[in-house]
Amino acid sequence: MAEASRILQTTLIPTFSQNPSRYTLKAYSHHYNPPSISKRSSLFNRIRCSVSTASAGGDSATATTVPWGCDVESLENASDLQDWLSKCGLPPQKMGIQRVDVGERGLVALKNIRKGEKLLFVPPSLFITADSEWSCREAGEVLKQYNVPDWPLLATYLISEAGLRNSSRWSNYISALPRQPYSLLYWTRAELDSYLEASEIRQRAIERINDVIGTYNDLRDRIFSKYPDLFPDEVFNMESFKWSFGILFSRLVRLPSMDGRVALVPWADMLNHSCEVETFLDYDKSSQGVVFTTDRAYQPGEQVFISYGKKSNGELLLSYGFVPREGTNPRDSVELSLSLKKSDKCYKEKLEALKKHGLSASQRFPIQITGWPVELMAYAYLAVSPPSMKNRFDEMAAAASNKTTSKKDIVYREIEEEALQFILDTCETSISKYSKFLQASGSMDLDMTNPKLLNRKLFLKQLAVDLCTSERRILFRAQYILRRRLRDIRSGELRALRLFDGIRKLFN
Ligand SMILES: C[S@@+](CC[C@H](N)C(=O)[O-])C[C@H]1O[C@@H](n2cnc3c(N)ncnc32)[C@H](O)[C@@H]1O
Repeated sequence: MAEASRILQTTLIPTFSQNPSRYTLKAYSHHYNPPSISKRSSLFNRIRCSVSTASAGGDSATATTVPWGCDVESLENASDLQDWLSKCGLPPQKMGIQRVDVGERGLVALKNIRKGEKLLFVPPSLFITADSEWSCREAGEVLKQYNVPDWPLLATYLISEAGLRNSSRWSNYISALPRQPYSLLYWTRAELDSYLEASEIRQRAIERINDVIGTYNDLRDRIFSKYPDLFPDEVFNMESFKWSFGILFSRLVRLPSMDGRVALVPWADMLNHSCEVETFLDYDKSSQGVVFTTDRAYQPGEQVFISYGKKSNGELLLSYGFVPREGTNPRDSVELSLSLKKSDKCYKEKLEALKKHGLSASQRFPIQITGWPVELMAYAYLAVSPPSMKNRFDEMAAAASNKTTSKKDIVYREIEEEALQFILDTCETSISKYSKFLQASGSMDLDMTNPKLLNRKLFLKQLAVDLCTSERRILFRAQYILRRRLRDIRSGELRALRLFDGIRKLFN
């Protein structure tokens, strides 16, 4: 299982938790007020709902979906879920599952809810964790023998229980899960390439899809193939793993008060995300259940939200399959990829220094509307520094890494202008890619004749347009700041030059 554990511990990121950026932000503005949340257009919602009935897996309209779960907008199984949860110890709730404008199904206040109130109280007997009992006990024992890490273990557990249908104790929960979770895992390579070409999220999605495929292949080769009776191919296949990882990415909760344990928490996972809300799910030791504390009051009929963490629009699209409306996410960021120039005389030495600090010749940095990380500037210094600064390469590479504790806010006045120009050039190249996509998007896929496929394409394209618009907006802001800084440096230099010239003339 070495391969699966390496893959899954390094790449698959847990969801729902507060996830503060590991980068040190260099802020450049304090005047960003996100507008309030507003409803998506009804057309978009209609398209979105019908997408779950269309195909998703392959490039054609014939890809299969798993034979369990329900349509994402369906309330068909919601009341069975509620009844079953009550019987299993969920206390009476002030919220009920309903159709909603944001997120299709969600939890809606049935009574007045005060600000600062604790809600939910889902007991641990209703969590699915890596320690949950398997209905097929032998299958669970085999996975434990192989020390399968939490994520692939939970993914396999979910499939094992889903495959048992009504014989599983989780059948009511699984029947209410979406048959096709919204996630970039369900985008084909062609869709990622055409709609997300400008965004670095495309690469993140490809890496994630490859991780899931690699993990499934690894489990199949090492374990499933040796126990075909316990893990039949009809149930444990690529399609079911894509589904279970899609469910984990969009519903798994990290519980800080349980030492960061990850769990699927039925009922709590019916809550949708709002960028305006600060509150998140956690285990409450005093009431011994998963709760959240409201940070605002709700009236009957209002949808109740939590925060899935401080995530960018791209990260929300990657794991949850939605993009908040432009300008509503104060945590939004865009990744800018900086690269060493192959023609650099010191390419080898610079790469060595980067590798020493866990970085590579091409590195992605998050830029926010409020600033960029100091690590990005350090990387830019390294990229533009001349051979005469060889003895500083290590210091620059260390400062460019978010894994080291070395001094970050380094300044090399002699190459500051070049470094800023380098970032500006990269930023402008990126902006032009976004603009190209946004301009072309209007006329894309107009020749599509299959209505199901057309619906799907329209839906994905709209998500991509929303993402690209929000990412380009951040880049425009960075471009403005960079141009202004460069202008200041250049006019300062000009002034110093004139002064120097004047003094020289005086002496002459
Ligand atoms: C934890 S589940 C929440 C319950 C989900 N709505 C359901 O019906 O099963 C997360 C999923 O809800 C949807 N969702 C959550 N917050 C959303 C939002 N602000 N806008 C659009 N969809 C959202 C996305 O499809 C996401 O993958």
